[in-house]
Amino acid sequence: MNILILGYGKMGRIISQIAEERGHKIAARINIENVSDLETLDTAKVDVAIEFSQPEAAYDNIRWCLQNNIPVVSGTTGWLEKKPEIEKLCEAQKGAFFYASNFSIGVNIFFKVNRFLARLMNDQRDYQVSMEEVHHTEKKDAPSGTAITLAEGIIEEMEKVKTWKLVKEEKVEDQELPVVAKRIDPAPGTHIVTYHSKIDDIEIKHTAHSREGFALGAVLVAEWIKDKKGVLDMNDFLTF
Ligand SMILES: NC(=O)C1=CN([C@@H]2O[C@H](COP(=O)(O)OP(=O)(O)OC[C@H]3O[C@@H](n4cnc5c(N)ncnc54)[C@H](OP(=O)(O)O)[C@@H]3O)[C@@H](O)[C@H]2O)C=CC1
Ligand SMILES: O=C(O)C1=N[C@H](C(=O)O)C[C@H](O)C1
Repeated sequence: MNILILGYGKMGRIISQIAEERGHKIAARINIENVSDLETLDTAKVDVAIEFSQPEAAYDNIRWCLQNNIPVVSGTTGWLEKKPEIEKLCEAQKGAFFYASNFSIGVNIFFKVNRFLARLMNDQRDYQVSMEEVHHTEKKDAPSGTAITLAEGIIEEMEKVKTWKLVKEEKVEDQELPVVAKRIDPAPGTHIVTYHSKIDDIEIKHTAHSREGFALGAVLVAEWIKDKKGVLDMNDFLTF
């Protein structure tokens, strides 16, 4: 496949490397300084784009792909208020758009464990739920997209939790799920969900040891999406 890399930073570099190891060609590697290269790119020769840029750039990058009939896989976080617009455009263009806040298989298993635990805890009124995420200091958004997905899972499963809130310390109103975001190098991504009571704590934790799992997941999805249409996510890709 010919893969267009939109955002050639920490993730873009590992994605390119893994894609080439798997026999793919990189059509172009686009960063802020060479974004004008897109104007002369032969879009007919691009099979799929993988977009890991930054919150302010994701919407325009994805829109450009859809307008040029290129299936696009995006993992950029911190721009999701505009996602409904992209979904509309994808349907109108009869294109393909895949989004995941986290492409690692381990985190997607963790998402399911998180929902299961939240369902069990729904009747346990003595426990307070809270979350902590830890990432490297270059991360631009907080809380992480993964933390937001985890929080949304908890909110859907627990009647008493109505919303999440980014906080410095884990003390908020009863109906709010407090999320603490720590920035410590070189953490690639750690997420901890805790249920605390006077008697005990229950904790689930996912720790990424590197960015490899995120990058490999994105390349596997790009291989899978090539001939697909519509708005897709990890629930379409994973069969567990
Ligand atoms: N879903 C997932 O599984 C994962 C998601 N992420 C997310 O992916 C995103 C990228 O992460 P990461 O690689 O660590 O970040 P980096 O900052 O290392 O890389 C982002 C790159 O995007 C480039 N960029 C900026 N503007 C544009 C533009 N208009 N078009 C194309 N590229 C542009 C930046 O260029 P320059 O430096 O010149 O500004 C930079 O090289 C983040 O939102 C992060 O949260 C990260 C890991 C996993
Ligand atoms: O910026 C990162 O590094 C990461 N971002 C994603 C997120 O915001 O959830 C995924 C992963 O945690 C790494």
